[in-house]
Amino acid sequence: MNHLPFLDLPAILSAGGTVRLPGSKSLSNRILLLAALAEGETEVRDLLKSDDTDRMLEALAQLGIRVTPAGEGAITVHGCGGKIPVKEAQLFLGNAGTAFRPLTAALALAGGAYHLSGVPRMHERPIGDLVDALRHLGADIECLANEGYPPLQIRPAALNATAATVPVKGNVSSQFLTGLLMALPLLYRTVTVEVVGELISKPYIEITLATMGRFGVDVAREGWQKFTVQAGSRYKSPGVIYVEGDASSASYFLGLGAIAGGPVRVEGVGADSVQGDIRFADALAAMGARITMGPNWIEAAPPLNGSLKGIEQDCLAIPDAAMTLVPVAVFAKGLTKLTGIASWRVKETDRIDAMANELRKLGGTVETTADTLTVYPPANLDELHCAEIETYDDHRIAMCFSLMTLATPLRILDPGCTAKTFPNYFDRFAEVTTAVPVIAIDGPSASGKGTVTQRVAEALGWHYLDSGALYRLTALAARKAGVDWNNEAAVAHIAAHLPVHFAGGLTFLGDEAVDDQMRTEEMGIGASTVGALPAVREALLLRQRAFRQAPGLVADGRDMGSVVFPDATTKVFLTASAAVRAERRYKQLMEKGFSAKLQNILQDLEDRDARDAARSVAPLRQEADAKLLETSHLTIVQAVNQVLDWSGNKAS
Ligand SMILES: Nc1ncnc2c1ncn2[C@@H]1O[C@H](COP(=O)(O)OP(=O)(O)OP(=O)(O)O)[C@@H](O)[C@H]1O
Ligand SMILES: Nc1ccn([C@H]2C[C@H](O)[C@@H](COP(=O)(O)O)O2)c(=O)n1
Repeated sequence: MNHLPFLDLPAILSAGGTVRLPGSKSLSNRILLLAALAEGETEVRDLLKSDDTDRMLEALAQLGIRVTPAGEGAITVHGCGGKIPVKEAQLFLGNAGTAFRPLTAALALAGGAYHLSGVPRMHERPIGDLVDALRHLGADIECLANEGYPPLQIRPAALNATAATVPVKGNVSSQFLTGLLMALPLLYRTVTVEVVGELISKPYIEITLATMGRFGVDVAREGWQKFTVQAGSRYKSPGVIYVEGDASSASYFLGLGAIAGGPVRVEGVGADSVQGDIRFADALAAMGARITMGPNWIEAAPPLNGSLKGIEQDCLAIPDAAMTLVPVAVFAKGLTKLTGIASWRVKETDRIDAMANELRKLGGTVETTADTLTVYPPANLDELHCAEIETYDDHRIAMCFSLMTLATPLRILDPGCTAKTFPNYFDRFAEVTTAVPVIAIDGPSASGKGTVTQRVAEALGWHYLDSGALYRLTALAARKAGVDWNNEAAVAHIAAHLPVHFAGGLTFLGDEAVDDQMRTEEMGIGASTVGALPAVREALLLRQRAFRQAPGLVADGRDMGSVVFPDATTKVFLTASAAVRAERRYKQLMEKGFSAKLQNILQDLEDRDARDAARSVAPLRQEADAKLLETSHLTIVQAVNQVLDWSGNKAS
């Protein structure tokens, strides 16, 4: 599992390949609960291993349900035949709605005393409609903090033996109806559930009915209004059951295939799927993507001619996968309006606000209402820029924003939140995407890095990063603010908020062009001093990575290949003898009209290199995977050609 505070994603050039999907969360937790309630042993194969399924498995273990390994990652659930063995338990269910809602219903009818709680966000997610329905059946449930919300205390109750019907509202979460239906066979009598008002997310009810059917309970239904569970319905193990791949998780890779060259194929769900979220593929097709499907796979590619087009999409049936339409819409022509998404506001976070806020951080234009979200794609993708993406402990926000790397590099905060449904998501993402290439050129002062880097970038038509300039600017800004170069916290704050921009070949700090001021030997020493402070390096990291834009980047510094771009496609350690470097710097200064003493220059650069090499973080050194380019006896052109040759790229 990924416990990093952040993950920096490089911009990508394209995507293509095949992804084997993890098991469906919705199916996994339904199957676990029904296998637990069933008579007999159920071998569950391809179960999703994630936070939400872990919460369900932990709860079942506490309730006395035995689960044993069955080889090759499968498990055997030893069903209790409807008689939950443990009659008193305190269950912590994290933020797993697919565990909390169905367990509430099953335990309310099980005749025990159970305390159910979750993370703070779970306690803000409504459950009142389900509690009301269960109380109608005679269940004793107390909402311990706020009426209608977890945490809950369930107590043994004399269940109402006469209630033949039970009303439940369906417009906030379909999980209330799911929970109720799955629990009803525990009553051993005929009960009809009547849905009050509109039922959202109907395809999830299809999953519930199909899964109950696999465990031997057929629900008679009249449209989407009435569902009857007959007396004598009992769950029986189907023996072995396979969990389909997760159709919501498929949406990220299908979206990627539609915007980034493709084709991208997902395996584990396909035309035969019981999951409604495969209808996300229809929305992509409506945008012009080329979608093909087999029984167990789906493939997406961009339109053959032209680009995707914006659509108006009712998302009531695909609430989770529909989030992926937000990043996809950024790459379409014309606006995309998503409707019927009020339920987003009561999910892991308020997903309407979260998606809008984070897209705006990247420079996107979004409008929202209580139940809609409209994306206005930029006229030019260059309008989008690198930013830190807040993920709100919501796996889907993290996964959705990975698609934005087709426009810009970005930082995902708390990337480990994908563990809720897709623990290795970012590894799979990296496997099917091609990151913008980087040539990293590191080396000591005055070795010629800047000159060579700039010329290689010009030859290839790639972007250029002079990372030393950012350290020099930090030292200069600190000096202007009267901050001591060794004051780590204050200098790091300055580095994090540098008002720098580059225009017309000049470097601006605020409104002032500062090229001459920052290129002095004094600012070289200042840069080397502030560069030894870990917090300063941390503060400048994303700013440097933001330069990694299509079609490629050539970056010079001291730690380009080791820290900033460890996955650089070519790494060069460019150097020359100290005497040659001192002479080069001397000539450079003379040409600019500065006076200097060769001996002093030699001393300064030896001191600076020693400091850069001795520091504890990102020291100057040749990394094992970097090629050595000794330029003492090379011309600039020879050095440039050698780098181009090593990179395997031809000058454009
Ligand atoms: N192979 C070379 N032969 C001769 N002169 C060179 C060569 N490479 C660079 N130079 C010259 O050396 C001087 C210093 O080069 P440059 O400023 O690119 O070095 P640098 O490594 O980026 O320095 P710093 O780390 O201090 O920024 C420049 O005037 C450049 O033209
Ligand atoms: N990636 C980098 C780039 C620069 N620095 C520090 C150390 C250098 O002595 C100083 C100035 O760099 P220059 O402009 O001469 O390339 O900045 C660093 O620590 N890491």
